[in-house]
Amino acid sequence: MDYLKISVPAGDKITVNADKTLNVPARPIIPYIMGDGIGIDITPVMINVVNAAVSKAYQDARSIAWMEIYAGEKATSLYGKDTWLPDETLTAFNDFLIGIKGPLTTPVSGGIRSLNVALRQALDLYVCQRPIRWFKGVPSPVRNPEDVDMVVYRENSEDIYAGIEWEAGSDKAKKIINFLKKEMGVTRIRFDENCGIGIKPVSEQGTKRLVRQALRYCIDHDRRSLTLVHKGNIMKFTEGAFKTWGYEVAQQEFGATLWQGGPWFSVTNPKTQKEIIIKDVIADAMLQQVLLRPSEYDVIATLNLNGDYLSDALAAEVGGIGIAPGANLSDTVAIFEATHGTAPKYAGQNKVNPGSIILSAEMMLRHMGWTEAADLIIKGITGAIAAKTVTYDFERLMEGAECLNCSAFGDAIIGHMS
Ligand SMILES: NC(=O)C1=CN([C@@H]2O[C@H](COP(=O)(O)OP(=O)(O)OC[C@H]3O[C@@H](n4cnc5c(N)ncnc54)[C@H](OP(=O)(O)O)[C@@H]3O)[C@@H](O)[C@H]2O)C=CC1
Ligand SMILES: O=C(O)CCC(=O)C(=O)O
Ligand SMILES: [Mg+2]
Repeated sequence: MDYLKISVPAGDKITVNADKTLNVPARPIIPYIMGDGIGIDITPVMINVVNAAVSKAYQDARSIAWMEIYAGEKATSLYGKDTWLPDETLTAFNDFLIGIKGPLTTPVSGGIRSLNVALRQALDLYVCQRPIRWFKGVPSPVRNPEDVDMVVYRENSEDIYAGIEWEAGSDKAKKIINFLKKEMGVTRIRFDENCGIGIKPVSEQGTKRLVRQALRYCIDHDRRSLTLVHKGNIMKFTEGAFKTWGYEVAQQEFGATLWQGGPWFSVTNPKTQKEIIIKDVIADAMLQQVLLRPSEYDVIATLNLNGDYLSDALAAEVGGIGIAPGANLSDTVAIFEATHGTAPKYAGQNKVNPGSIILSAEMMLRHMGWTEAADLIIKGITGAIAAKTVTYDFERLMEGAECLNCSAFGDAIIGHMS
């Protein structure tokens, strides 16, 4: 494939077998997006840390050929002012299968509502996987932060997050409101003259494929429970249906049966013979549950917007979004990403915590099967935090810590790999 602006480095493609397992060469080409705002601070630090971990784990036997691809503001300067997400960026992710990205600014104008959402939808990255774990020494507002060990499976392609909405007063909004009133018998739109309208699509297929992956994760990683989080008491045919379809997939595809007479279910993990409990909690209650009783929650499957809120709230329990990693997954393509945004007020200051994108890269290495390098990253971060050498976000909450800048924190992580 000839690209317009992307230079393909010397290296090899990762490929996928029919059974979805990966063939990872010794020098895989990994596409990355630098990201807007603080992307220029954190992404180079992530690359340094990953290179150090790979080199320490495998010496010359393995290395990564990093290939920069473009989205966001950098894309507009290279491809033209309205090109926020070039086609060849999507092609590159499809071609090379595994990539990583920094945060992207949502364009203030133009047809794209959010570049992140557009990317997820274009590549059908329907799982947003966000693990939340605590590193010893990290400041936390909860009494026993070591109990916070959860993995959020957020549906990534549907819900109100799909961005189907019309501005108040626009012809289209008026048309929809008229249709709802005249054709659908809707009488409960308050202030219908001046009302924006949003649509919340939630499908059986979309729900089931997400919950299926979450349950597979529980089985493969010996997890104790799966909690379906929804607001189904109010939004019965979207959030409520998510719960119903979630339990259905557990029963129909995993053989789940009622647990202790119901209403929850359980399934025996075929790998460990242990019981996995499948339960559900209403979204608002869940936000207090995870603060007060975090040990009762493990893997969580939820809709797109709930997952967005819940993953940042959980991140706050383990140090904040500066250290919360994530992955966007389809059946073949995996894009790892910092879960925070572009934090424009800090852009270019070499100040912020690069932990989120570094831990996203750690997930990427594990996904590739390079577990020794991934383990070294965990060792490095654990060591740097234990030594109280941290970035401003942790330092301001820790007693007696030394405040490092973004790149120095990366160096501290590398230093603690030994
Ligand atoms: N996946 C993505 O690409 C995402 C993109 N966005 C986009 O980012 C832009 C800005 O969004 P905004 O709502 O301000 O959210 P941000 O996540 O960019 O920043 C909010 C606050 O979180 C803290 N923070 C964020 N990143 C770090 C870090 N690496 N280290 C330490 N602290 C950090 C800072 O807190 P403090 O001020 O306390 O230091 C910061 O002011 C928007 O355009 C939004 O659409 C948002 C979320 C995800
Ligand atoms: O796309 C955006 O601008 C925000 C996305 C976001 O907050 C998230 O995915 O967590
Ligand atoms: Mg978010």
